[in-house]
Amino acid sequence: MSNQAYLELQNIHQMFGAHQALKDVSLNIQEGEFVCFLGPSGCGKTSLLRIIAGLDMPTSGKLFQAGENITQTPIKHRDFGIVFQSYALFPNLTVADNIAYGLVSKHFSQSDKRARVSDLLATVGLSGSETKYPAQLSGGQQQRVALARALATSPGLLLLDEPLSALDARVRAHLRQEIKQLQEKLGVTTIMVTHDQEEALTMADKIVVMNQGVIEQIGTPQEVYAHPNTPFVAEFVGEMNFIQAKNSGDGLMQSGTLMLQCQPNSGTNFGENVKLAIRPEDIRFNGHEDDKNSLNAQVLHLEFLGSRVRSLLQIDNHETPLIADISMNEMSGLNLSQGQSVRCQLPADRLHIFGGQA
Ligand SMILES: Nc1ncnc2c1ncn2[C@@H]1O[C@H](COP(=O)(O)OP(=O)(O)OP(=O)(O)O)[C@@H](O)[C@H]1O
Repeated sequence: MSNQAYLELQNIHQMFGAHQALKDVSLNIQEGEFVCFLGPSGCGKTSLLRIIAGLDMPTSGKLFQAGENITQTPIKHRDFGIVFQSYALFPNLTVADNIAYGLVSKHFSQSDKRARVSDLLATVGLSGSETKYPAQLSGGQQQRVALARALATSPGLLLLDEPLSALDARVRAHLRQEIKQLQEKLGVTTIMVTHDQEEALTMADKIVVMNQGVIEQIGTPQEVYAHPNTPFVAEFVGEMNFIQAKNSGDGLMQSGTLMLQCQPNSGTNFGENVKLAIRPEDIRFNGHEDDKNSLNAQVLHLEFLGSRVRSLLQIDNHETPLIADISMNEMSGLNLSQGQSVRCQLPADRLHIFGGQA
C-alpha cells in the first residue's frame, strides 16, 4: 500500500527545545491529491510543511517522495514549488524575472525562458504583465505571480503556506477557486496549510485536521464534516452544539430531564459519560409532541444571516443554549419570534456521540 503513495511521512517527531511540535505524525498522500493541513494556530501544520520542504529536518521520522527517501535531502535537490503567505517576490525584479528566477539553474535558453514565463502568466491569468514590478500589482495578482514562480519548474509537489490569508475576502474567495481549478488542470500533488476551515472544505480532496502536534482525523471534506472522529474536529470544522449526557444503553442518552434516542447500538462503546453533538442546521422545527427527541425550547435570540436565520434556543434548565440555523424558506412558514416557545427536534440520525467525557 505504502509504495503507491507519492508522499509518505513516517512517524515524524519535531522537538523545539522541550516543546514537542509534532508527535508521531504518519501520513500518505497520493499523486495528484489536493491535501489541506487544517488546524488552529500552533497545532504544528507549518512545522510539518517545513519538514516536507526540507526547510527544517525532523527530530525523528522518515519522509519519502516518489519512492525515494528524502529525509536528509537538501532543499536544492528536492522537487517542489512553494508559495508563502506574504508574497515573497523580489521587489526589484520584474514579474518575468521573478518567475524566471527558479529557471536560471535549469539551463533554459533565453527564448525558452521567455516562452515559459509567458505560458505561466497565461496560466495564472496575468498575460502581458512581464515588465511590471510587484509594487504595481494588487495583493491577489502578486500571489498569482508567486504561484507562477512556484510552478515554473513543473515541480512534482506544490506547497502552499496560507497563500490566501493576507488577501481580502472577495479576492480570497476568487483565488481559492482559481487555485483549485489550476491544480485540477495540472494534476500537481498539492499541500496547503490553512487555519480556515471553509478554505479547506472548499478546496481539499483530503483534509488532515491537526491539534497540538497530532493528526486528529484524515478524510474527505464530507467525511470530516459529517463524521467527525473527535469533539475537537466536530467543533473546529463547521459549528457544533454539545450536550453532556449519561449513556443509559440501547442508544438512549439522558441529559437532565431530556431523554434522547440516538441510533440503535450507537452508544455501546462509549462508557457512561458521553458528549452528544448536533450541528445547528440539523435541528428541526415544527415537530410533533410524539416525534422522537422532540422538545420544547424558548427562543432567546434571532439573528438574520442572509440566507438563513440563527436562533438561540433555551432548553429546560440546560446551561448552554443550542444554536439552530433555519433557512429563510423554512423561516417564512414558521413565524418565529424572540421570547416565543417552540417545538423542535434533535433527529436521532443527526446526533453524534463522543465517549469518555468526564
Ligand atoms: N523554530 C521554532 N522554535 C521554537 N518553537 C517553534 C519553532 N517553530 C515552531 N515552534 C512552536 O511549535 C509549535 C507549532 O508551530 P507551527 O508554526 O508549526 O504551528 P502552526 O499550526 O503552523 O501555527 P500558525 O498557524 O500560527 O503558524 C508552536 O507552539 C510554535 O510556537
